[in-house]
Amino acid sequence: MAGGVRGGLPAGVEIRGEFRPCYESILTHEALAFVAALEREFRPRVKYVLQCRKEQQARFDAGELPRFDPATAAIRDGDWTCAPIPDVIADRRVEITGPVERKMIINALNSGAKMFMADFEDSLAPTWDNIVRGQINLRDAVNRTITFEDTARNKKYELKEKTAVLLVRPRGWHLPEAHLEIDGEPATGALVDFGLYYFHNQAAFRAAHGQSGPFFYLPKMQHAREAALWNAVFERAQAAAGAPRGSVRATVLIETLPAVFQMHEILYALRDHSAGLNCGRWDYIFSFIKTVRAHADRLLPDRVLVGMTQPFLRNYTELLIQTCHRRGVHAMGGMAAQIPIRDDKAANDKAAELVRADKLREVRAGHDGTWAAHPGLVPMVLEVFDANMPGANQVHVKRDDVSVTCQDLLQMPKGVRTLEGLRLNTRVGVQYVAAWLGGTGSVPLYNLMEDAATAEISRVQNWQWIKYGAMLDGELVPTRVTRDVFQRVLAEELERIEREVGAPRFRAGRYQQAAQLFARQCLAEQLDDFLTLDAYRHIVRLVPSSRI
Ligand SMILES: CC(=O)SCCNC(=O)CCNC(=O)[C@H](O)C(C)(C)COP(=O)(O)OP(=O)(O)OC[C@H]1O[C@@H](n2cnc3c(N)ncnc32)[C@H](O)[C@@H]1OP(=O)(O)O
Ligand SMILES: O=CC(=O)O
Ligand SMILES: [Mg+2]
Repeated sequence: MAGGVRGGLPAGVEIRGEFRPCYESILTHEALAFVAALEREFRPRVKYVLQCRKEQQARFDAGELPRFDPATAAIRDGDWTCAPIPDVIADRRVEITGPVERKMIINALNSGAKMFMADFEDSLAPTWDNIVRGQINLRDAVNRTITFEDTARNKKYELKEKTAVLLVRPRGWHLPEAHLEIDGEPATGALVDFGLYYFHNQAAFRAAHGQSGPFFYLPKMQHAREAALWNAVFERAQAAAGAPRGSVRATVLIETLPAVFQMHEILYALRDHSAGLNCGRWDYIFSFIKTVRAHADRLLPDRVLVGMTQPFLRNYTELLIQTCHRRGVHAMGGMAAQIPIRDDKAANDKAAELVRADKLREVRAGHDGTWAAHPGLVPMVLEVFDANMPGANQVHVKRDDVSVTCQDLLQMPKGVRTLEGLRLNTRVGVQYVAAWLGGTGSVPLYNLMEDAATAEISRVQNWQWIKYGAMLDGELVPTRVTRDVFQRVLAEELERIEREVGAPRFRAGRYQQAAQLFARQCLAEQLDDFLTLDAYRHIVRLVPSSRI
């Protein structure tokens, strides 16, 4: 029902999701008109970049491997830099991340981290309610009026005086927003997230941050043409809002294999709006498998063995640092998956040590900052960066020693493939999808943070092993991963999940549905591009539309 849109719906706009009274201040006539204008102008380009992805993948499937594009050598070799970094984000040594959930936003802003990346992406299940409430929460955060009351625990939340600076990550180009139609077609999720946030907050944000911002993180891009599209969106939004050109700044996640060959080009496309690049390691591993899916000789080892010291990942991070520093912008590190473990000091110390080692590696390599998954980790990560990065950043560390070739980026990680790896992928994948279908996009599982990117690794790795009949190491009799082996593992792991979570929670949860969805994806003849695209159909809730 759209009965609550103040000023009525703009022509051609339909709200197909439920309209709750609290949505009124976000889904206004003017805000929807702003989003519709972006959608009308950029929808053809969004479709074009997605079509280009398909064509590029078809070439990889035909045997090509990703490489640096000879046509853009002049950009890679040229002597140019991005626009100077605004003071307010010069020092971003620790960035906490989390979904746009009200209590978590307050906790993250209060965490002591320099920045907070509020996420509509990997860590959010994009139900209509999560999306619109996320916008309400961010608006209240920008205006510093956000509060939360946990009545069950009699606990009140409000902002401290000094808080982290907000960065917002909209959805990737591939995800539609089915609950909002523009001219009869679902809107582009990325433009809805960006458009609503920018419309409601740009002025207040800039007023509070020396006329800089708002700041964004841009996910899952594969090519500089996608960055050029974002750049055009920024130009258009700034002009429409009367905001200074270049006030918006965005950090691009280099989290697909094709994108690592396009880093200079991506920065060049966004050079007036860039705040650097980030090593999105989890999606990068997922994308590595996805990109080489037709190459039977490129099977990855167990997911737990694909760590940041594997040469292909080390090479990617070092090349990213060199690229960013050459162009005068930040090279941000990524997310260690370990989170604090309550009630087990030894395990907690071990997890903290793994995070510390990861952050130490990052700061010593030249990263200007990094991500933390949990407020409990922020002090330790700060300490590591404080001890090793005396200035606000280390953009001056040029890393001219780094020399990385195509082959270095495509080097296969080493390690075993085990039945336990298949089991863990399955157990984690099913539980994650069950949570996602229930509206939660990041969860603690077996003491690790799991989100859409980590779950994707589990899915595509299972698919790859089944598709090519991977031989498992360490079995008494030679064991190949077949469809039957996977089905047996799935049944056993579902039983184990039921034992672990208990029968009542298992029955009330969406585990069976998740298992079906996950299995369909692992067993598909052709690999699906995204787990969440398939799963999205199960969280869409359309209501009869009524135009005002
Ligand atoms: C691949 C990528 O894209 S990585 C980036 C995307 N992923 C993320 O951002 C994940 C962020 N982290 C999280 O979502 C959470 O830490 C989880 C789900 C992994 C674990 O959360 P929980 O089980 O709630 O952890 P836990 O019970 O220890 O939380 C303790 C407190 O810290 C808060 N908290 C935990 N993580 C965060 C966070 N990232 N931001 C803000 N607050 C947080 C909890 O809300 C809770 O608050 P309370 O004590 O006031 O109730
Ligand atoms: O978004 C981050 C990632 O690692 O994926
Ligand atoms: Mg990601």
